[in-house]
Amino acid sequence: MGLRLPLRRSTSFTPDHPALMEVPGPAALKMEANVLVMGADNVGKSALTVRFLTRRFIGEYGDMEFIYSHNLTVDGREILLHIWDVPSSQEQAEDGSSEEKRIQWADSFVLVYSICDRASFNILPLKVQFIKAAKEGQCQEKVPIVIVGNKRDLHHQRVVSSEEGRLLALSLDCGFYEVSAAEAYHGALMVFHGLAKLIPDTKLALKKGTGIRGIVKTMSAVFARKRTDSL
Ligand SMILES: Nc1nc2c(ncn2[C@@H]2O[C@H](COP(=O)(O)OP(=O)(O)OP(=O)(O)O)[C@@H](O)[C@H]2O)c(=O)[nH]1
Repeated sequence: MGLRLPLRRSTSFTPDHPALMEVPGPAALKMEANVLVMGADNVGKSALTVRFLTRRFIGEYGDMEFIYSHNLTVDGREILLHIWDVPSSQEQAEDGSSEEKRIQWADSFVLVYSICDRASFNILPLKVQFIKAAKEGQCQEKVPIVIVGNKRDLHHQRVVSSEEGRLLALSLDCGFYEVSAAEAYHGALMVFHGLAKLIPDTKLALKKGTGIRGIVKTMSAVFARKRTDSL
């Protein structure tokens, strides 16, 4: 079965946090990277993504699936991020092979859990293992992954401590952030900025020149290989 490519949206962006205001010099490199946002249902994957893209929290996000394209300047590198936010209803309706294909498409990963939902935290080690296994052999470099504990504003409902989150991320060799997509834009910005910093130049350079055509090409390659395998 094929993987449905979601709609695509572009956004423009100018960081306003002083630490993030970097003026790219004339030699700034223009690069691209694919980001997959993953996690259990209801943890705030869409809220975090939309907060980063639009600075807004709109409360309810429905089940629409998009790949958003968004420019970010990090360490003098201008990076066009293609961010794929997959609703959990979509994931549940698929077989595991679709998730694997999305992982192949992605260069970097945001794994979200809710600090109020222990089960959403407990699934993370397996997810990270699955990603690392799927990406192994493709490159020697470490896979860029950040773990994000969301809903930090809900103190009274907290069941996963900050320390547990930090320790898990450390043990899995991932970045770590605790944020509230509902309360602030800055946390969401730090998540995607931090992830972009983890993506090595070599990986970005390889993606140079890929946009929607590159995504379609990647998908076609995956499916062509699959069809050949099954002959
Ligand atoms: N209090 C609080 N609520 C949040 C936060 N982030 C998201 N929510 C709420 O949590 C619910 C789920 O948010 P979504 O962004 O749709 O979560 P999702 O992980 O994309 O959900 P799926 O569609 O199940 O994949 C919504 O009611 C949001 O308003 C947060 O930081 N704090």
